[in-house]
Amino acid sequence: MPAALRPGQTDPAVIRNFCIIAHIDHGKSTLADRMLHLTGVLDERSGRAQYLDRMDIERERGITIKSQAVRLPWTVPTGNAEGAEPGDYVLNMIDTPGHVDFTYEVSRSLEACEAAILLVDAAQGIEAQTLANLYLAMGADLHIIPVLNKIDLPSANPDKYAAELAGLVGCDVDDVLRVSAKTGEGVETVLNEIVKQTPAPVGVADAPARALIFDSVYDTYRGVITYVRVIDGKLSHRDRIKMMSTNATHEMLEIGVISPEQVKAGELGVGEVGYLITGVKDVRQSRVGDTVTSQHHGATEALGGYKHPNPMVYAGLYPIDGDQYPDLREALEKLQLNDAALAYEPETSGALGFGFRCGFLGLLHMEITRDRLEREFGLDLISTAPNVVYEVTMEDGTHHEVTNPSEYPDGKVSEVREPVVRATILSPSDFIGTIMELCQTKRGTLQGMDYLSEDRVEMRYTLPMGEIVFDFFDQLKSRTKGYASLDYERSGEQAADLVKVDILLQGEPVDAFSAIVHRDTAYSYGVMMAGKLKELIPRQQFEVPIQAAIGTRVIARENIRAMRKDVLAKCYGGDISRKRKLLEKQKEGKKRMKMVGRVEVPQEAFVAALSTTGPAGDKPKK
Ligand SMILES: Nc1nc2c(ncn2[C@@H]2O[C@H](COP(=O)(O)OP(=O)(O)OP(=O)(O)O)[C@@H](O)[C@H]2O)c(=O)[nH]1
Repeated sequence: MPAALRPGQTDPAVIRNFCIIAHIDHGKSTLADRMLHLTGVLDERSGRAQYLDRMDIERERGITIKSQAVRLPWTVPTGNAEGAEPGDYVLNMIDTPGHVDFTYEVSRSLEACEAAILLVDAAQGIEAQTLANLYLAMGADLHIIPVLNKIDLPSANPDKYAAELAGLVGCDVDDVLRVSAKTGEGVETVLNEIVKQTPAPVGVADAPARALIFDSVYDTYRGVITYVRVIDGKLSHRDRIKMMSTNATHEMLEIGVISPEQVKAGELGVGEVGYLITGVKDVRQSRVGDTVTSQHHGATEALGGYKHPNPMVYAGLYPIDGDQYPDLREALEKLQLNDAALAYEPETSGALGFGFRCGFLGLLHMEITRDRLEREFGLDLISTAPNVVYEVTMEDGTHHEVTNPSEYPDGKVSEVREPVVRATILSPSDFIGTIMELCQTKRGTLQGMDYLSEDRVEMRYTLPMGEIVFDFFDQLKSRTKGYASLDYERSGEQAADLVKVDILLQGEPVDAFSAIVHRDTAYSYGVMMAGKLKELIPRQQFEVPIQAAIGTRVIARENIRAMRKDVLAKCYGGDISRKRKLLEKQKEGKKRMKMVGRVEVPQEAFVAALSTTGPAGDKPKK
């Protein structure tokens, strides 16, 4: 490697920092892989597919959760067709997550780059996250390089979508590059265009060091690995470093670049992208968005834009087998090492026993966390229906932040405020009517509508976030035969006529089923839950009323009629041992029953009722 390309000695003039942004499944990881091969960083034969998606769960779901950065040496040949300046370059490719829940991570990754490849599937065209990511990239002042992928597909329509993309980015149709990440066609051109179009990083080499943390992951063997982009000055392996949001200082154990494995270096200079291993114990001490400086002669002003990730969606997680509670706690502790956005605290439910109230960035984040708990830690979990955070003001002027419906304050409420999102829906125009109808039933307000081409439309809505966390996405997909895509971002709060609906068994509220819903849908929620529980709870020796109530007012009621379940009914004659066996078995079964007042409810009834209203019946799809 020429000395001028070594980490720490690289001239910023030959550095190009870029990322690839795309809607899910448009081929970002495949293109990244292809670039690793073309630049020789990864051997064609040794490379397993989707090298950058390291976690098993990412591989299985085929999605990228954590971003990674790879250093690619690239030589632009003389006389290249693209007209890029020939020579040796260092390209830093930063892979970003594509899903709405991880928008903050995407925006941090963007800050570390000067250009973004906007990748669009040539058979599908622009989707909601293409737009969302494009707007983020434009907000970060990045140069946009539009690229159509999958041109090898028979169903590809590159001419149509190139025009769409050019219209969106505001460039000439001929400037839209066309590639197949699968076959490799056109990818070399993209690399040369990156060199040609991306501005070289600018920074003050002799200023105190400032580096932006754009990712932070926990590695079982190496501890926390922090990914940074140096803005000014130099970070050296001899430095003690300081995190500027907390002023905490840490020892620097190692510094280096990823190409494609960790390669140690002495230093990282202006514009360079690499990793740090420090004395940090968990990722919460090394937060994405924070600024790293050196302890001595450190910078005094942090880079802007640091945001603390706040959970947006809460749900209770309970082990189905109560004995697994300590295991669940341990598992959550471990996950939090690698996930600064995951919040949890212990919670007890009369119906479900001991568990945790967990806070997530969104539904996908929740689903992934639950999946990992079950898969990596062998836990069987039940989760309560997800809910958002409500601000409740009482008539006596006190404020409550409600993250759990069962904590909804009693007494006279003067106002309830709920979080609102700005949603962008992209769809073929045939479905405008049905989408509007759906958004209306979810209390949405249309903010605007634009045609991207003759038959594709972008609709912008504000919607209460609480309505989105249930089954909105599923309904949108089914109403549009899977063609619509959705993206949303938090956009303040609004006052709303919300009430808490309790579900009571024989007059006893069952905490796990309490929900905060709009007054207009309270009745249907009550009827649905009462009906469902009637199906699920076995008859008892006495009549059991199931009621749904707002405060003391009952809005729906069902009855489970009395019946004694006589397990001996089929045992004629005097075989006492067989009778005993049956009675024993009944006792066993009763152990798994939960008592709600005098009513015995099998745990499975809770599980079944929650899994059809809650997250399990509402799996976020890609
Ligand atoms: N035919 C064809 N298929 C492709 C091409 N590029 C990617 N694919 C396929 O498209 C699917 C999605 O590709 P990924 O690279 O996983 O997409 P991604 O954008 O990284 O997805 P996320 O990580 O979920 O955001 C995979 O099945 C790829 O094999 C291409 O150029 N041609």
